[in-house]
Amino acid sequence: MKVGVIGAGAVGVGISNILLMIGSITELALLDLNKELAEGEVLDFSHTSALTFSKNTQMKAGDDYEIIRDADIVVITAGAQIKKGQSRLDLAEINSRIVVDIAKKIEQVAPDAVLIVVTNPCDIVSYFISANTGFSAEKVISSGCVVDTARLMSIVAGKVGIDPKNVFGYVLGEHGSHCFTPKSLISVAAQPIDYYCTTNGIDHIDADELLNEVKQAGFDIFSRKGNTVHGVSASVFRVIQAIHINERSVLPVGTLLRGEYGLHDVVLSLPTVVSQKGAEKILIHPFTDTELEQLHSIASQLQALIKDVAAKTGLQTGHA
Ligand SMILES: NC(=O)c1ccc[n+]([C@@H]2O[C@H](COP(=O)([O-])OP(=O)(O)OC[C@H]3O[C@@H](n4cnc5c(N)ncnc54)[C@H](O)[C@@H]3O)[C@@H](O)[C@H]2O)c1
Repeated sequence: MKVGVIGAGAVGVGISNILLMIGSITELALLDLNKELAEGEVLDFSHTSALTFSKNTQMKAGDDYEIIRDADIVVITAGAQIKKGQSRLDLAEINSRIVVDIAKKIEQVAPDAVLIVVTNPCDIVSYFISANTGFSAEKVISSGCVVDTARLMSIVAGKVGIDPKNVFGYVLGEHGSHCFTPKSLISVAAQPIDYYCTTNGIDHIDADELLNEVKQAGFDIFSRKGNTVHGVSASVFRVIQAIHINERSVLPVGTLLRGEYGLHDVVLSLPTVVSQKGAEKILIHPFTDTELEQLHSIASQLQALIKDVAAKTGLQTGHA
């Protein structure tokens, strides 16, 4: 398995680190506009190869797309971070242009790769990749709400005093602010959350407050250190493993909707089967009417943003 990582900044290096420390890939290629940065990171990583836990993954670095030739997976983390005074539309415009350009270059050397898009706003950027390149819908995966879901599981775990790995739930919709969490899906050790709280003498959890805490978690990290790295890196590693091992894991990644829940032409995170093929299938869940309304409202907001970005950038919209 060869993995390419585009962007040797904080997130690209965070993902590379996990891949090298606990992954089992054969080859890692780290590409950045700043060639020296990518080379320096790989040189630094190369000194882990003498240590017993290392798998001796072959490493390449540079600014030439040849290094990612025939990659099975390419993770895109390159692009700008949101700056003070910048609107969501500004960032969407800048990063959609950058990332579509990158995806076209990837297509030249690794047309069969599965792309995992981390650059924000990841769902909008993923949309423009699939509308402007030949990568099929299942091969363009936004890291979407995997990290938001991991935050939800840790927060609930903290409230009930149980291992986060025994907590289940989903954050769905768009990564960031336009998301929702169906309370009916939150459970602790397979027990519905309200039942668990009642039987264990714990106050019930309010789903709206919980979602606000999940959203706030990202801001709390960003306001202290100026970026978020570890949660998203672990989330992307989780998606890479699902593809690498052909796990058919159900993960809340973002993918292009093609009629699911009556929605088309928008990238949203929904429970999705992730396998060697990429985002193989979106599962259809019996959402309540209110949850379906939330999903449709989020889709409309994203479609409006897509229209604005397309008008400013000239990027194509629509899918065959
Ligand atoms: N989806 C998520 O959950 C999530 C979480 C954290 C960060 N992010 C996003 O990931 C992106 C990267 O974050 P970061 O903290 O690593 O930023 P960073 O500034 O540390 O790194 C970005 C890197 O991209 C490189 N780059 C820029 N344009 C490039 C291009 N055209 N080709 C190749 N390399 C290029 C830069 O040289 C830089 O090294 C941002 O858009 C950020 O918002 C997303």
